[in-house]
Amino acid sequence: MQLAVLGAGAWGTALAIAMARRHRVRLWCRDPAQAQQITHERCNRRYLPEVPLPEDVAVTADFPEALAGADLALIVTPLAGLGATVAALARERPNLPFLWACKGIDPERLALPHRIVTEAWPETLLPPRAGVLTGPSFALEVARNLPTALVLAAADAHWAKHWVEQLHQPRLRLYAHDDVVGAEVGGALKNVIAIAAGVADGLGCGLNARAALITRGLAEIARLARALGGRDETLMGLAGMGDLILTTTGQLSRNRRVGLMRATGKPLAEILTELGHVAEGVPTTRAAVALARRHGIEMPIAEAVHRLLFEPDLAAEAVVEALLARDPKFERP
Ligand SMILES: NC(=O)c1ccc[n+]([C@@H]2O[C@H](COP(=O)([O-])OP(=O)(O)OC[C@H]3O[C@@H](n4cnc5c(N)ncnc54)[C@H](O)[C@@H]3O)[C@@H](O)[C@H]2O)c1
Ligand SMILES: O=P(O)(O)OC[C@H](O)CO
Repeated sequence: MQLAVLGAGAWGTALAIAMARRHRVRLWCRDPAQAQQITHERCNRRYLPEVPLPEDVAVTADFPEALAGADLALIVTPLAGLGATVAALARERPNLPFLWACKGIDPERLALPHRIVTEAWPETLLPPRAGVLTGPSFALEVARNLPTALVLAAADAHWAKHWVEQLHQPRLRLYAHDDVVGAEVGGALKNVIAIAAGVADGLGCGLNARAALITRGLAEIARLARALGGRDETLMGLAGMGDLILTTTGQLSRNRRVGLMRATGKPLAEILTELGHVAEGVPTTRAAVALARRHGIEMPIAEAVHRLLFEPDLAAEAVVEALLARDPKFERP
C-alpha cells in the first residue's frame, strides 16, 4: 500500500518513518528547501534530527506528486494548516480516504478538527471517508520504534477497523474507536493541562500537586467532552488519560516545556520562539475557556492557564495561589 504523509514536522516525519516499516511512503513538505535538505541528508535536521529517514521514504514539496498513487493520506500539519490541506486534498484526490493527526481546537471558530475537515470539504463532493489518529505518542519514540499505542477513530467503526488492520504494527499498536469527539477533545485538552503541569513543576509544587492536576485536569477534559457530545469512557482510554499522563509527565512534551518556561517568568512570544515547534496547547487554551463559558462548564485549571499565557504581567505564583484558594467542594467528575 502507498501512503502520503502531508506535513514534515516532527510528527509527520516520525509517522513516515514508522509507516515505512510496512508501506511505501511519500512525505510532503510545504517548504521546497526543507524537502531538498531532507532528501540530501536523509534526515529532517530542523524537526527530527535524531533519527535518519529510511531510503525508501520519498520526500517532495510537490503536493500532487505526494498524492499520486496513494491509497491513504495522513494529514500531519499543525491544526492551523488542516483546513487548507483538506481543501487541497479534495481538489487533487477527492476520493482518497484520509486521517488527520493534528491535535487542538480552532480558537476563532471554536471548532474541533473534524468540524474543520467538514467545513473545508466541498459540498458538491460526497462526504470524505476520514478519521482521526491520536493518542500518547512522542514523535521521537515512534521514530525510534519504541512501543506505542494509538487510537484511530471514525464515525464509521467498520471503516476505522479496516484502517487499523492496514496500519497496525507490533510496536505501533492501533485501536479502533468510533467516538471522534471524545478522542479529539482528549488530544486537544491534554496540552492545556500539560502547560499547567509544567508551571507547577517549574515552581517546585511537587509530585502531589502534579497528581492533583492530572486528576482534576481529566475531570475538566471529560466535562468539556461530554458537553460537546463525546463519551466519558473515551477519556479513560489512550486518547484521554493515556495522552494526558504522557504529556503532563514526559520531558519530551513541548506543551509541558511551555509551562516550565512560563514559571521562570519568560514572555510567551520568547517561549514560542525558543521552542521552535508548534505548541497546540496555547491556541487551544483560548478555545477551551471560550467553550467552557459557552457551555457553562467549570474549568478552573484551563482558566488559570489562560491567565498565565495571556496576562503577561501576572506572576505564575499568584495564579497558582488563586487556583489553590478556591472554596472546598465535593469531588465531582
Ligand atoms: N510531535 C509530536 O510528538 C506529536 C505527536 C502527536 C501529535 N502531534 C500533533 O501533530 C501536529 C503537528 O505537530 P509537529 O510535532 O509535527 O509540529 P512541528 O512544530 O514539529 O512541525 C510543524 C510542521 O508543519 C509545517 N506547517 C506549518 N503550517 C503548515 C501548513 N499550513 N501546511 C503545511 N505544513 C505546515 C511546518 O513547516 C513544520 O514542518 C500538531 O497538531 C501536534 O499536536 C505531534
Ligand atoms: O510535545 P507535545 O506537548 O506537543 O505532545 C506531543 C504529543 O501530542 C504527545 O502525545
